[in-house]
Amino acid sequence: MISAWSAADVRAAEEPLLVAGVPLMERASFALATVVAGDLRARRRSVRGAGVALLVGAGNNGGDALHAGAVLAGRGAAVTAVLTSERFHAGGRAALTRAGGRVVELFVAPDRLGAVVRDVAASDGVLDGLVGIGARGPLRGPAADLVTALRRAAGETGAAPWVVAVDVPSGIGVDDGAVAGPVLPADRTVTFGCAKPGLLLPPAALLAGEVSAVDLGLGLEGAPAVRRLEAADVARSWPVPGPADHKYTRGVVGVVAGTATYPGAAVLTATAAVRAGAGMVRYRGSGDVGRVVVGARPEVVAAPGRVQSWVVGPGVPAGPEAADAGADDGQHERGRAGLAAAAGRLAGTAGGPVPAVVDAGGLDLLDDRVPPWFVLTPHAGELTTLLRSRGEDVRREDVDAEPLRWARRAHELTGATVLLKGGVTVVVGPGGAYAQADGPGWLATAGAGDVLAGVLGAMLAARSAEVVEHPARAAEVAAAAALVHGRAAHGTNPGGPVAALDVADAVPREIAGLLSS
Ligand SMILES: NC(=O)C1=CN([C@@H]2O[C@H](COP(=O)(O)OP(=O)(O)OC[C@H]3O[C@@H](n4cnc5c(N)ncnc54)[C@H](OP(=O)(O)O)[C@@H]3O)[C@@H](O)[C@H]2O)[C@@H](O)CC1
Ligand SMILES: Nc1ncnc2c1ncn2[C@@H]1O[C@H](COP(=O)(O)OP(=O)(O)O)[C@@H](O)[C@H]1O
Ligand SMILES: [K+]
Repeated sequence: MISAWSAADVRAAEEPLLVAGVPLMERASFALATVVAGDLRARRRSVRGAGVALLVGAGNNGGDALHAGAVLAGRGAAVTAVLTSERFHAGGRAALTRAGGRVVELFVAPDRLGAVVRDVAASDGVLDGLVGIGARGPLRGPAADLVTALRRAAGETGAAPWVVAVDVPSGIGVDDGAVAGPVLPADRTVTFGCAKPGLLLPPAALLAGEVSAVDLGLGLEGAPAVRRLEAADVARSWPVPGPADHKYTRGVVGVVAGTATYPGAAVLTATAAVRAGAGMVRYRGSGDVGRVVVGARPEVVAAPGRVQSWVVGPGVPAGPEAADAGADDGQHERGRAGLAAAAGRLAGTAGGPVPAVVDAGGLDLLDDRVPPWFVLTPHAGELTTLLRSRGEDVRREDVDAEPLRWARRAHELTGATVLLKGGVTVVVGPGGAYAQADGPGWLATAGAGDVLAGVLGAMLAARSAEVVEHPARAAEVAAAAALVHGRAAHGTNPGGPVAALDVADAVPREIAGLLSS
């Protein structure tokens, strides 16, 4: 698991170490230099003779860059520091000049910006130390001008140098992942002590490149702000069936999905639930669609009975489309019944409440407040509609700009666990926040969300009682489903296009791979 703590938590954890005289910056900058030296060797065989540019801001982040530059200069690199502020880390500057590095004071000669940009763009490696966890707002002043000019130059020439971000790409929202101003996209981020939320959260996460963390021995306490599950975490908690298990202990998934117009969604959802190891999949939607589903997946049972998780809504129309008489094939009524059962409110239902996945048209069927073992799975457009229906003045662009904030708002407003789909999938529930980036861009294809709903339905059914008793676990299960789904997409056709049904079909192999590694 990758755990990210807020800037304030990191500062609080650094404090006692600094008081005790632990040389944190020395450790951080030496580790940074080691990573950069490795990159330079991999890219041009040798550190000696490499041109390295340091972009240096006013604080300790610039200090890290200067000290790392001094180490690299000591190993024979030609290092130039570009100072963007009259304030800079004096010890770092002195170390760099002692080691033979050069310093350009851009802040006293802004007219040199063009020449500086040409030099930086031509270097073998750039260390972005303009600002780190001390950032307040988007980059401003000479730092902003420099990054804007570098981005423009890269756009014009198509050639961009190798960029290593120091702690974080300068100017990202460290705690919320926002990108409100110019940011130099990094090929790699070397982050100190622990990951920061903005390195996991979109849109900033997309500018961080590969993230390597340097352990500084920070005694971070309490819950991290954001987590990312890794394969080993999902494998560790997978409910592998044993000799005493039978189909009902493994979990029955009740599916209300698809319509005569969109029967494919029901097939995809049911197939994915079967493929993800459900003990049984019960199709509980309209009869016409049920026949299509059973035709495609003979394992599916289209009859009433016990259910340990519900999946309601894939391929069921929402909004104005659903208002057309009969357009929903009666699925809304069946979906409402499923959700009432999941909430434990359906008279005569044996077994009490169970988890539910609520997708697409199912999102229209929610009561004002729902239990936290309901996992809503909107994409950004659907989340916007949900929020607006509950009085929030929000646009799709706002959700794209701050997905964590708006997923959290939807959790607060509904009580549900919210999984916001996208290139990075963000999950928020009573158990905290997760950000998963497991799937290739090729996964953005029709029906992929239906597959995710089925996988998640099966995973919740297998842990039905546990999730209802400890709803904080719903977010972790949802994040695990996103991981399995994304990795299955990679496995389907590495490096090329994927089809939704193929992703579902790749799920069993993906799970076996997780469990055997
Ligand atoms: N604590 C430690 O020992 C360790 C810390 N470590 C390192 O220190 C970093 C944190 O250092 P930090 O606290 O000095 O803050 P930092 O991120 O350099 O920025 C603050 C400066 O930037 C400026 N500035 C602010 N916003 C700005 C903007 N939008 N645009 C432009 N400028 C802006 C602001 O200037 P001002 O607003 O005052 O003009 C202020 O002077 C951390 O990320 C890690 O790299 C590691 O070495 C491990 C040990
Ligand atoms: N750029 C991307 N990279 C990786 N995965 C993506 C990307 N865009 C979307 N996805 C994933 O693809 C799926 C799309 O789901 P959704 O939008 O509901 O499509 P549909 O309704 O057609 O099934 C989600 O799991 C989402 O996380
Ligand atoms: K930085």
